[in-house]
Amino acid sequence: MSSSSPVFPASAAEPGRYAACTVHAVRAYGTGDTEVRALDDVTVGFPSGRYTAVMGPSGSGKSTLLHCLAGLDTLTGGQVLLGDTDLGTLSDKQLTRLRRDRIGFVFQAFNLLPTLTAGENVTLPAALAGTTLDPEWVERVVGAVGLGDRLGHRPGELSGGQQQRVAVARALATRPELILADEPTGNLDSRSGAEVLGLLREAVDSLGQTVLMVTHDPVAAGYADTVVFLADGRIADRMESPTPQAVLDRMKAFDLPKAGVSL
Ligand SMILES: Nc1ncnc2c1ncn2[C@@H]1O[C@H](COP(=O)(O)OP(=O)(O)OP(=O)(O)O)[C@@H](O)[C@H]1O
Repeated sequence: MSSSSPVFPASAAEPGRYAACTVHAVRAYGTGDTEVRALDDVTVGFPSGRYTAVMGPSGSGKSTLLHCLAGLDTLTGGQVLLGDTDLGTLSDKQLTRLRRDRIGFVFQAFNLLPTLTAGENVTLPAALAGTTLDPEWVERVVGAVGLGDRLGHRPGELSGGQQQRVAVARALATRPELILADEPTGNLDSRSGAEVLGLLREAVDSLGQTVLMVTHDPVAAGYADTVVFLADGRIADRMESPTPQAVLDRMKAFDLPKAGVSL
């Protein structure tokens, strides 16, 4: 079911092998008795051109890991590398540029701009980066997430699920090398969710992009090449070629109510 080693052999000495990796990453919140180690010595690599799901009980550090990989949160110790770029060496301005040019985000808060239409929200990152979008790809992305007839609407005129689809289309439109997704199907019905997951799969298979997705859903994790399990801020396990049933069985070893898995 799972490999013998719970930790990837990630190392700063292996540039290029991983789209992103952490090396002995620690993220502590608070001090003294109230200190919480959201990440507690996490060394993990996310190979280029692969789809990895991150799972684990609530509070295990999944979102913190994603935020630190994106440079949206800062480590207390250790390193985060994107390709061979050590995020700890970058200025705020350089971090902003790296996020804009190399990462696509699909987070729970959709972060859409309310005054722009759905279509404008999708193309905004490219406009900001000064890059030209491939119209065929954008059309495919927009069609695949089922937004075709909603492009002229503003986010406030869209349902939560529709807003999430805009966020997914926005993340894919520029074909960034790394897509970070936090519960990308959380607000979608199962059919739309399957479309979004299939689209992320296609981004990996057809375009060689790297997807890293936090999810509580074993079915969603079944789309990934690898599942990494976090528990108490540490890498607890990993699984290659996951099936929803195998993932569910593994999750049963964790605290089910906290893991948000309903049986
Ligand atoms: N800004 C913060 N200040 C203090 N503690 C925090 C902060 N952010 C996260 N934590 C704590 O760090 C731990 C990990 O949180 P995190 O949100 O990464 O978990 P998660 O696995 O994503 O949880 P969930 O599945 O519920 O979203 C938790 O104990 C949380 O309370």
